[in-house]
Amino acid sequence: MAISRLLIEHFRNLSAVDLEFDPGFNFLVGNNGSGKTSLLEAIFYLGHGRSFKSAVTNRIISYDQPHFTLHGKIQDKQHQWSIGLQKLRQGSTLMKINGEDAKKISDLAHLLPMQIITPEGLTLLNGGPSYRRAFLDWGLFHHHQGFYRVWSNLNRLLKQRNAALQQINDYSQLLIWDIELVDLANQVTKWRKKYVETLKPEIEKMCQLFLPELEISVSFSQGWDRNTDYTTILQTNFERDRSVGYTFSGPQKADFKFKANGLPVEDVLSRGQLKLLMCALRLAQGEHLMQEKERHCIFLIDDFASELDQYKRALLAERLQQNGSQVFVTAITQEQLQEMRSKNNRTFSVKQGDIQVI
Ligand SMILES: Nc1ncnc2c1ncn2[C@@H]1O[C@H](COP(=O)(O)OP(=O)(O)OP(=O)(O)O)[C@@H](O)[C@H]1O
Repeated sequence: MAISRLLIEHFRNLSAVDLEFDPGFNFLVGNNGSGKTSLLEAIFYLGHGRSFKSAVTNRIISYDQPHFTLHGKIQDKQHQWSIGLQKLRQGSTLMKINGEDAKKISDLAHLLPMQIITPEGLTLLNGGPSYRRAFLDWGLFHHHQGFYRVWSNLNRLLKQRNAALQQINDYSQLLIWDIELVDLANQVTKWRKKYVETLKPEIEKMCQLFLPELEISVSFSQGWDRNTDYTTILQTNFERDRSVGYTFSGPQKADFKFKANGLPVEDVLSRGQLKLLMCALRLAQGEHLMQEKERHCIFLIDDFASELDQYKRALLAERLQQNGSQVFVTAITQEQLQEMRSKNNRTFSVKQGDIQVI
C-alpha cells in the first residue's frame, strides 16, 4: 500500500499542497516549524481520523479557516483508491472512498495500515497500558476482519455496565450485561494472546538486530487473574466495582510489557535505546502484517536523526528498504539522511508551509 498523491488544504500551516510521492522513500527536509511534522500528521489523520499530536481537531485546522481537507490516491500492486476526508470547525466529518460516502473511519484505516516512529510514539514504552493495548489491537484490527465489531461492542458494553453500576445495588441486575460482556472479553483476549504468541518471534528477531546488547523479554497480562474465569471475577468484584463506579478488572486493563535484562525498559533504557526498541516493535509488527496478509504498512518517521547514532540509522534504513514499504522521513538537513539514501527516493524541501520536490 502506498500513497501516490496527496492534496492538503488548510491543515496547520499547509494551506495548499499537492504532492506526488515515491512508493519507496520520501524525505522531508526543512527548518524547525516549517511544516514537516504537519505533513506526517496529515497522512496519519487520513488513515486514523485523528492526530498523533493533538486531541482537539480545531487546533489542526489552519487559523481562521472553516475546515481542512485531505485527499489521497492510494495504490497497491493491483488496485487504486481515491480517499477524501474533510473536517469542519463546527465538528462534522465528511469521508469518501472512490467517490462514495464512507460511514466509518475504520474503512479508511483498513486501506492505510501505518506505523509511526515519532517522539510522541515513545508512550508505547513509557506511557500507560492503553498505548500498548492500542499496539496489539492495531494488529488484530488488520489481521482479523471481525475484530473491530467485537472490540467496539465490548467497549460499548463496558460503558453501559459502568453507568449501571452507579444505579443498582444487586448483582442480579447486572447479569444481563455480564453474560454478553464475558463472551466479548474472552474473544478479544483469545485474539490478543494468539497475536502476542505469533508476534513474539518477530519482536525477538528485531530486538536482536537493534539492541543485541540487551535481552528483551515480553509478557502479556490479560487484565484479570488468569487462573479465574471472567464470570467469577465480575461476580466477586461486584461490591468493589460498585464502590469505585467502574469495572475494575477485564480486557480494558490488559497490558503488554517489555523488560530488558529482567527490568522494566522504561526504567533502565536510555532514550536512544527506547527509540530503537520502538523501531524494533513497529518494524516487527509491520513485517508480520506483510508476511501474514501480504499488506505493506506505510512508515512515518519524524525527527529520524535524533537520538540514533550513525550505525543505528543505517540499520533502520536497511531494514526499511528490505521490507519494501513506503516511508516518509523528516530531517532538518539533508546530511542527516545520508544513511537513508536508496535507489527509490524523492526529497522535498519544506519552507513555511510550502513543499517542493528538490
Ligand atoms: N492550526 C494551525 N494553523 C496554522 N499554523 C499552525 C497551526 N498549528 C500549528 N501551526 C504552525 O505550523 C508550523 C508547523 O510545525 P511542524 O510541527 O510541522 O514543524 P516541523 O517542520 O516539524 O518542525 P520541527 O523540526 O521543529 O519539528 C509551526 O510553525 C506551527 O506554529
